[in-house]
Parts: sequence; structure tokens; C-alpha cells
Amino acid sequence: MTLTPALEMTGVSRRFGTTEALRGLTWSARAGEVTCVLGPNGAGKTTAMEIATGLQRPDEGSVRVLGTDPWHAPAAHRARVGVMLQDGGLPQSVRPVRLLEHLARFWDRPADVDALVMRLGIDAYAGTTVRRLSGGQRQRVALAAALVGRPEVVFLDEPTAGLDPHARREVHALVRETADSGVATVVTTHSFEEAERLADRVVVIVAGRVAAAGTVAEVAGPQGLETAYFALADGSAR
Ligand SMILES: Nc1ncnc2c1ncn2[C@@H]1O[C@H](COP(=O)(O)OP(=O)(O)OP(=O)(O)O)[C@@H](O)[C@H]1O
Repeated sequence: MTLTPALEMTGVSRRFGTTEALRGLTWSARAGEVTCVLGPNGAGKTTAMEIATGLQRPDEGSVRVLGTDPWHAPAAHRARVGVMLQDGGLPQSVRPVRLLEHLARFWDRPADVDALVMRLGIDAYAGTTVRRLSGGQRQRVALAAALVGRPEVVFLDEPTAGLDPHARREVHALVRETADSGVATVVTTHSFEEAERLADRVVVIVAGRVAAAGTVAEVAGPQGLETAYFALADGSAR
């Protein structure tokens, strides 16, 4: 495990017209750890993920992922970063296994597609095009797509939203293993239970700023994560 964070965001601001989505956001994530990002709807979590993956440019502040500014990063950097965003962005008319095999060819040392497919239960609907999959099935394909390149840093935006309990358990195990293999694994979630179960570190974003960050025990304190979260979210008015 390295001491230099795999991700460092310092003083990042991002405006959309009059909306200040991020207001001096400062946080980091380390290799070999699951960092869970919590925060109310509209707090800026997705914007932070999109900036970290180079899809958006911050108006102010500094961003380093594996030591590189993601906005100006070359293809070789992007190959080291996996991302699963909300709404997936998957091509619609392809069958899932074919899609994953296609994606795997972009990398020198991809994950074993068959193993990933079995692991996430994608084999059960291998013959169905992405368009016809349920939300949860599509979610699992998007997760597999984020991991197939064996990234060093992975951003998973609400990877278990809408999943049934079995799929959620499998995703949790896969997220844990991914982090244990040395990957900096950043997971946004609205579930306290998920954060308590998965997170090595928690970052709570409220109104575009970090309201608290640390281990689950540090952020939760004696009253538990849920109570601490509501105190933070209610205490930081926009
Ligand atoms: N492209 C955009 N144009 C205008 N406003 C935007 C855009 N993207 C995000 N916003 C606004 O920025 C703020 C932060 O949005 P963001 O999606 O990052 O929040 P979030 O924490 O991911 O929310 P959720 O939990 O609902 O996914 C919101 O007020 C949102 O309306």
C-alpha cells in the first residue's frame, strides 16, 4: 500500500450557471482501500466522480489521479482508471458478454471475462441485448465493464442501487476483493449499511464541500454513522 493517495482533490469548485455544485472540495482516496462517498441528492458526488475521471473540468482547484491531472491525461492514464457512472452509458444493441469481450481487447492484461460474467450472474442473460435488460442487470454489466481492464483506481457511482439482495452481496464481495488486490476503490452510496460494511474510509459531501472524512469509526463516532450523517447533512445549510 502506497502512502501517496491514488486520488487527491484539493479546493475543487465547479459551477453550472448559478448552481455551485462543488465549493472547494478537498478529499483523497488510497490504494488498497474502499473509500465510500456519502451525501444527499445534489451534494456533488457525481460531479466529483466525473471530474476525477476527466469527463468534466473543475473551475478551480487541483485534481491528481495516479499523479496525473485527469482532464489533460493521455490514453495510457485512462487505461489505468475504471469507471461505472449512473445510467451506465452502455451501448444498447449489444449482448453483454460480447460487449465485455470487446472491451477486454483494449487492455494488455484484462480480467478473465468468463469469471467476471459468472461472478456477477451475467451468464443468466447472456443472450439478451443491453436494451432489454432490467435496471439491475444493466448495473451488473456496467460494473463488469468498469473492472474488466483491471484498473488501479475505480470509481463506482451507486453500484448497488436497485440491486436485489443476492446481487448486492456479490457486488460487496467483489468491491472488497478489488480493494484488497490493491485498487483504490471509490464507491458512492446512499446506504449507511453499505458504507459501514464496505468502507475503510468515508467521505461525507454536503453542499459541495467535505463535511467529514475518516474511518467509519471516526466519522460515525459513538452515535453511529446514520445519526452522525444526519447531523452533518442538516448542519451544513446551503
Ligand atoms: N450538467 C449540469 N448542468 C446543470 N446543473 C448540474 C449539472 N450537473 C450537476 N448539476 C447540479 O449540480 C449539483 C450537484 O449534482 P450531482 O449530480 O453532482 O449531485 P449528486 O451528489 O451526485 O446527487 P445524487 O445523489 O442525486 O446522485 C446539483 O444541484 C445538480 O443539479
